[in-house]
Amino acid sequence: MNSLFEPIIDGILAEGYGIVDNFLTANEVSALAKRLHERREAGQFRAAGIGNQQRTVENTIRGDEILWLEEASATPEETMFLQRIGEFVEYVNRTCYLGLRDYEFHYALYPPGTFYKRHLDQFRSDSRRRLSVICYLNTDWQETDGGQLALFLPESDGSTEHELTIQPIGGRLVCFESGRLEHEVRPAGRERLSVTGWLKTA
Ligand SMILES: O=C(O)CCC(=O)C(=O)O
Ligand SMILES: [Fe+2]
Repeated sequence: MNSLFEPIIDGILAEGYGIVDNFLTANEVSALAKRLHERREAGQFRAAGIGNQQRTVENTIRGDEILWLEEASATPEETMFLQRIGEFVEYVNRTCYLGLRDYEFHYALYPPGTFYKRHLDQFRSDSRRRLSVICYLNTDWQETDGGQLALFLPESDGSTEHELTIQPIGGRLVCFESGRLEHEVRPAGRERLSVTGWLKTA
């Protein structure tokens, strides 16, 4: 596992973000995607809100539907995912002393045409979110499907920024500092699936 975790951390330390492919195998991706669809068909998903106090649904800002993962009701593939994240958290704490204590993850489904406008993941009133983690569950994603994640990376002198666009390829994991990197999800032409979460301090 360290061979997966190390490049993520190296990337975060050097540039504020890390990307690794095959964090999940193709089989794990399809098992989680299948479970996501079953849970959505069972009516467990909700339109995502914005803000953490008065949560409001605002589909001009974000159009995804989400379901939080709960350890107690997790299926085997969900438990496997959360365990792998737990190992990653241990690795981060050993190598970077971020003092991570907790994590929270939700499934996200973006119906065709939906997006998430440019934002920062840290709530003003909750700075415990240190690292944002997104793991994609899309099979055969093509560039023409859209749905890229754009990261807005400041130049080191702070004068300008450049954009990095990332394809939401199944099994790929993206991790970045929640309080620092603004980002957005571009509209996708087909359903776009992921598990998204935050590694938090106490
Ligand atoms: O799905 C993605 O690529 C990013 C999602 C995101 O920014 C969020 O849920 O806060
Ligand atoms: Fe975000």
